[in-house]
Amino acid sequence: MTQSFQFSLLATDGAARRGEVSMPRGTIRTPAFMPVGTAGTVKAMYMDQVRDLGADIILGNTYHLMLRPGAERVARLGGLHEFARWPHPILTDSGGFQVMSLAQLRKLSEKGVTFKSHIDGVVHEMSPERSIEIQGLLGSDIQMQLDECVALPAERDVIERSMELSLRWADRCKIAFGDQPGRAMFGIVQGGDDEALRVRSAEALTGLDLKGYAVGGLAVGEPQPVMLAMLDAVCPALPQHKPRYLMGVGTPDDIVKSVQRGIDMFDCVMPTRAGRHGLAYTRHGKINLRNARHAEDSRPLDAESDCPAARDYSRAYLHHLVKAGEALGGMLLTWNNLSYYQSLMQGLRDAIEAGRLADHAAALAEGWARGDL
Ligand SMILES: O=c1[nH]cnc2cc3nc(NCCN4CCOCC4)[nH]c3cc12
Repeated sequence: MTQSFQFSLLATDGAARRGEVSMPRGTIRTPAFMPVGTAGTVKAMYMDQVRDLGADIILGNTYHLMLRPGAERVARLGGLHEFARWPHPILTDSGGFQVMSLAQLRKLSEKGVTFKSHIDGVVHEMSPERSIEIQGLLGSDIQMQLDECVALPAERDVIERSMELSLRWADRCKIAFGDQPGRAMFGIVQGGDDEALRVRSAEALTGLDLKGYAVGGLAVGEPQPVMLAMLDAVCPALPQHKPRYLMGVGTPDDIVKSVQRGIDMFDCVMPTRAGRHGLAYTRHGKINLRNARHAEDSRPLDAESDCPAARDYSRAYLHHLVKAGEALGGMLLTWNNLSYYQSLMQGLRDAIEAGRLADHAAALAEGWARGDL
């Protein structure tokens, strides 16, 4: 068990990387998908199930946890790992993105962000320093800098000023983070859809010599080719021997294409949120169990899956649960979806090790396109 934070590059296939992040609480096999555990729970799942599916790390949302139950309270109760009974690594985002997408009456300045809680209307001020303090109180293993995710489309000078603010905040977060052995603080590359600004952001953050680098400001509605073009610009500008984390991504297709461009870590609410809304991710593509065509289909989602939710329940039963609004519907589909996402990641890790990622990606896309026979 290591007391430090180490990223090892084990294999490459083109720009894709197979690696490992070793931390005191465990090792993260990359490429990795991080299930989103917003308020200290991966919705509709037991933590043991999340672990059994192969997740090495989960994500916690600073914004939600600081508002309820409160960072100091979580610290008094032993920290988020103890509180939520997840002893493995946890990455927390900084809260800035949720403030701008969830909070009421928010104001952003050089100092930080001020906002009213969407829960009880209480006004909160979050500076880069306070965000890092909160993430430390939660006991987070990988802490994210406070940043600004500029909404696209935007004028170049707006994107540039926003990117430069995030760089100044990265510096303040690095100072606030200090020296926390075994933990890491990641910077976040911004720059909107402008390749030159993206490269400037990546190079400036590299100069801070951080433990890892996230790519933010994407998966905010831009077309996939725009997102991929930004990765083509950013990844070569980031250090080879540090992990790269693409925030908020994505669909299975997004993940495969981003791994091929050099991304190591992902998080997305898609598999869990979609599961609660009746949508199943499978190797034959997406299946919407709300659709009446499943009402008498006795087949399981995937008879060859080793996940009971995919293998042991008929689509007719899942359709019934979803239509009836039964809790078990969301539970089974979330279980299926996270199982599919983790098996997708395992397949990518194996393919990179074997040097056959291009063929594996083509086979995956063919399965999704063939659809559900
Ligand atoms: O720049 C960012 N900084 C800090 N956190 C982020 C989180 C982010 N999450 C997304 N996209 C999430 C897209 N989801 C896809 C599924 O449906 C809900 C939205 N983009 C993101 C950008 C940032």
